Amino acid sequence: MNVQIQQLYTIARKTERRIIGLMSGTSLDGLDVALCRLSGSGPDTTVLLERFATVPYDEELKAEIRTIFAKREIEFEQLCLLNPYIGRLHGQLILDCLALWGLQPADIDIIASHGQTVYHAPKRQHGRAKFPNATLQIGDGDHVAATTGIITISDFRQKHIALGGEGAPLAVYGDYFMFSARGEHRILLNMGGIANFTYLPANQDAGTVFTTDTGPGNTLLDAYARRVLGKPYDEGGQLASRGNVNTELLNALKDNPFFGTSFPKTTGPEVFNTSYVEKAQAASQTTAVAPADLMATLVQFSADTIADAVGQLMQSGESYVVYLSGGGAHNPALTTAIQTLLPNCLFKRTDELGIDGDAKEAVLFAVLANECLVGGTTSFGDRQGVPTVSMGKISFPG
Ligand SMILES: Nc1ncnc2c1ncn2[C@@H]1O[C@H](COP(=O)(O)OP(=O)(O)OP(=O)(O)O)[C@@H](O)[C@H]1O
Ligand SMILES: CC(=O)N[C@H]1[C@@H]2OC[C@@H](O2)[C@@H](O)[C@@H]1O[C@H](C)C(=O)O
Repeated sequence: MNVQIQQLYTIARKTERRIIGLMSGTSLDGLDVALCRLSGSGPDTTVLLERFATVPYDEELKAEIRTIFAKREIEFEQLCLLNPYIGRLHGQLILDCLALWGLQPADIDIIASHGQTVYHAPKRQHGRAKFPNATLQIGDGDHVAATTGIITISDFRQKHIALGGEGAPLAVYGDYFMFSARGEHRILLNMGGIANFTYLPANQDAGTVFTTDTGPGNTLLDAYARRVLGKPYDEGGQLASRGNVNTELLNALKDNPFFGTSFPKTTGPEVFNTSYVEKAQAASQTTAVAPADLMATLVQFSADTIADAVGQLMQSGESYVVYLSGGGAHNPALTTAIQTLLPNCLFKRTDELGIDGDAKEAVLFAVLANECLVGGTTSFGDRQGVPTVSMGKISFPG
């Protein structure tokens, strides 16, 4: 037997595994590195988040990625070069984290690497009948494995698509395994560049667990923070809180078929970008709107579309607890607007469930890698968006 297969087999038979989950999301702020200790699988999974770091991307790297990010037309060579480059870079950033934490690569069983999404194209969005749902993450796992010497599981989204999903949101699996609780209807609301949520019913029925993207989270706020403030984001929602919502622009922003489409659905910065806002401004004759008012309106746009989506699943007479995660949870302008729109929900953070909200998506990939090794059997019923599936591709270091 190939010695690396033997090693994988040994890891799969352990009662507890140390897995590093990686996420680099649509905000391009950096690489989230979550060192987790996992045991069990499926609903019996237990996760201890041992260490967490966000390694910021420098401006040069962000600029390199932006040349191909969420664009219909790109320089193909740049895509080809960035694929191994990001894999090696992520590998090196893990080695840096391990050194900082006083650990060796040999202390880690598996790396779970999401990679960098560069394009997301669900069928509803690309509209080309003969083509399926599609998504592309780069930073190939072979390079992560070879750089670190650690077996790497990566490219989780393709199997989800192969079995009928849109390749996202995958959070539903981790949310159900880690956070489902009898007696409490839970909504796990993650606000990254794009916002999504998982609904976990109080009866813990996997067949009615529910997940969807809702539309923009921070992506438009960040785009205008860069443009207006020259900063990566509107710290603490300060600019937004000085402005007033422009109703004409808000209505124009909401005028998109995505919001009327039934759940589950996914989207990305391919749709929600500065030209989307500029078109809405032109349509509503609000091109002269002041920067603070524009920011306030974009916050309200995210909040309204998030609250509207969450509100659609809530049944009257039932109570729901919303657990916030992702960078948007640090923006009081956004969180206050959402809480105002959902007055009957109790709001908490996933930190209260033992997982740092900034680490949650990276932890998710550690959970998915664990499922790839020892789980993959939990049935979520025969439903769109949550196939029963074991995801990820295995890369050996040598
Ligand atoms: N203090 C803060 N004030 C305002 N916004 C903040 C703050 N901290 C983080 N953010 C927002 O959170 C963003 C990063 O969020 P996160 O890392 O969850 O996104 P992501 O994982 O890249 O996105 P996605 O989940 O869509 O892939 C920042 O770009 C910024 O918009
Ligand atoms: C294609 C892609 O990378 N989608 C991301 C993105 O960021 C948030 C939202 O859009 C979500 O659907 C997804 O990531 C999380 C981790 C998910 O799959 O649950």
